[in-house]
Amino acid sequence: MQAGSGIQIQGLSHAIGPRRILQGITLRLDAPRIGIIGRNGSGKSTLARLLAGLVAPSEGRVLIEGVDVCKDRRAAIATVGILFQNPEHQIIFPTVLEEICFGLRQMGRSKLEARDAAQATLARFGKSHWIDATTEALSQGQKHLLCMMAVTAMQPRWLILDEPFAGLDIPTRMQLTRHLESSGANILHISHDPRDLAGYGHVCWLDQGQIRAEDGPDLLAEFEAAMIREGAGDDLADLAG
Ligand SMILES: Nc1ncnc2c1ncn2[C@@H]1O[C@H](COP(=O)(O)OP(=O)(O)OP(=O)(O)O)[C@@H](O)[C@H]1O
Repeated sequence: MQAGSGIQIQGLSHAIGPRRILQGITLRLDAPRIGIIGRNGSGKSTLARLLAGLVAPSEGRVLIEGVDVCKDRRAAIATVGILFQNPEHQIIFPTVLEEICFGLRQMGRSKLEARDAAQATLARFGKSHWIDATTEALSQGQKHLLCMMAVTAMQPRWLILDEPFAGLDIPTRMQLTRHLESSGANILHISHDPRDLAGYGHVCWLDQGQIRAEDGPDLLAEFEAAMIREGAGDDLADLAG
């Protein structure tokens, strides 16, 4: 891996108040498909937000393609995009066009350039007729697609997926996955479900805010077996200490 390429996570720790959520994570990741697997409450969403630079870490830093995603926001939004589990957390504008234009404007594009890029994106997804649709009227699957269009319009090198397909039906998942595959971005996919990460080139296991294992060939099977063992007991995942 070349210096400055891929994702470098250096001594990353994060606390919210007295609560330690992530601790001492150091990883160098540079594969087109990277999976982070972990059970509920292990810190996955917190890690996703730190990787996208949306939250400043308590300690350490994240460099993506050499960009410190927390410190250099203008470069970060052109380098990394994020898709959340719940599209309602992402969509802020009343119309599809405004929603897609927002990130492009943040990148410094003029109004006209942003509109052209939004139209091109809608056309690429076969959704030109959505341009003036109100976001409120979209179904859950359609809202996910809008988020994907808004993020891919910015052509980021990396996409962080925080379980964006949870709760979607099989055809919608398949269609959205195909769109992602053809976006040209490298993907870092965070999930509790090993099936989401089947075939991924590099997998890390996040456990109670720390990396428990990385990249073993049978890591997903190992994780699943451990989850079945834990599920046989009565302890639910508890709040972080
Ligand atoms: N704002 C917050 N204040 C206090 N604790 C928080 C906050 N956000 C997250 N936590 C705690 O941090 C831990 C990790 O949360 P996080 O949402 O990152 O986990 P997760 O792996 O994404 O969980 P899930 O799979 O259930 O969505 C949990 O114990 C949670 O209670």
